[in-house]
Parts: sequence; C-alpha cells; structure tokens
Amino acid sequence: MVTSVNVSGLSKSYNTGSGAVPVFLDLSFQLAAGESLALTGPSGSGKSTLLNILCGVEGVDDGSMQVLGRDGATLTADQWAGLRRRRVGVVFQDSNLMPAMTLEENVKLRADLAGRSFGPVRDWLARLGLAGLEQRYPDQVSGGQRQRAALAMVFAMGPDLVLADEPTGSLDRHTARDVADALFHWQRTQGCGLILATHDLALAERCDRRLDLAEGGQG
Ligand SMILES: Nc1ncnc2c1ncn2[C@@H]1O[C@H](COP(=O)(O)OP(=O)(O)OP(=O)(O)O)[C@@H](O)[C@H]1O
Repeated sequence: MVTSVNVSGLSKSYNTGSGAVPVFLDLSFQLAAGESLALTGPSGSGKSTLLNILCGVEGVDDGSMQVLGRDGATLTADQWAGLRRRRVGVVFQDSNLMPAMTLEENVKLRADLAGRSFGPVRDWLARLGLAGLEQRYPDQVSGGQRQRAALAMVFAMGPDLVLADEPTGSLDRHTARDVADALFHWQRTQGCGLILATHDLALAERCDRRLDLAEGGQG
C-alpha cells in the first residue's frame, strides 16, 4: 500500500497550569494514497490537535509519523512550510486568506506559490458557489464564503494531501452538501489523500474510513 500518512504510537499532551493534560495516547493509523479519513469525537477529543500535528504546526511527545514519505521527526520548520506550500493543503477554521487581496487573488497566489497554473481552478470558485464574489475582499464576504474560498485555495495548489478542520462547519445544510460534493469530487479525481475533522456524521460517512478520537484514538 502506498501510504500518505503513517502514524505510530503517537502521544500528545498540553502543559497547563495544573500539569500535563493528555490529549491522546499511543495513537496509530495509516492513510493510503487517495483515501479519505474522517476524524470524529466530541469537542476537546483532539481532532484539531491531530491535524495541526500532521501539518507540522504542533509537536508531539512520543511516537513516529511519516507524511507523504517524509519522517516528521526530521523535518525542519522550513521543510514543513515547504510541504504546506506545495503538497499538504490545510483548510482550518480560521482560513488563511490575505485580507488585502481579493478572493480570486488569494486563490491565484496559492496556485503561484505551489507552481501551479491558475486556469483550471477559475471554475472552482463558481462550483463552490462564489461566482460574482471573486473581486471581493475577505472582509466583504461571509464566514462561510471565506471557508469556501479557503477550499478553492487548497484546490489551486493541487496538493497530495488535504487536512480539513470542519470544512463545512459554518455552512447551512444545503450549501454544506454542495461544498462536500465539490470536495469529494475533487479529491477523488485528483487521487489525493484527505483527512477531515467533523462533528457531522453524515459528512464523516462519506469518507472511506473513520477514526473516532473519543477514547484517545482507540475507539
Ligand atoms: N494550546 C493549547 N494549550 C493547552 N491545551 C490545549 C491547547 N490546544 C488545545 N488544547 C486542549 O486539548 C484538547 C483537544 O483540543 P482540540 O482543539 O484538538 O479538540 P477538538 O476535538 O478539535 O475540539 P472541537 O471539536 O471543539 O474543535 C482540549 O481539551 C483543548 O482544551
């Protein structure tokens, strides 16, 4: 199996005023290339923390991890940044839109940084329901529209792995379904890996597999 992500014995805790608080212990899983995995579990179970670890924003206490064939333990901050620019697309709750650039300029910038052509992506703005909003600035659109623009940015970079935190979280049910349709269609046609954190069990069921963090990842 060609693996996108291989996590073995991962443990993570946060230091707080009252000592180290474990988030998960001895977590192991694999994601095959082109496969989708839903991270589920109650609020506070560590879904966002795990996504942050997988893109190199957060460290771990123990265990090993390979992301797209790279050993997480040996990657420098610059190498992680390079992976996030070109190969690992992240869609987080606070989208990374540049406030002084229009939605279209933001998407184009992401394509440029990844060395991709913007042309094939132009249509995705419309497919994500953003037709007519391309020339608006991020503070001139709604939170859900910013979230969709953040997805278009990830499509623009053509990554091998997408990490998405509640990608439809701030959308109404109808728009959420359209955006999920676009995300899964894009992921399957590109053959890229997808890990998404969600409380929405209908969305989770659309993924190939599910990992529930309720029991420290053992559930
Ligand atoms: N920087 C931090 N310092 C200390 N504790 C933290 C920090 N970030 C997260 N935590 C704690 O770690 C646990 C996991 O948080 P995380 O945000 O990963 O959960 P989650 O499953 O994504 O939650 P939600 O569904 O509410 O988004 C929580 O108890 C949270 O309070």
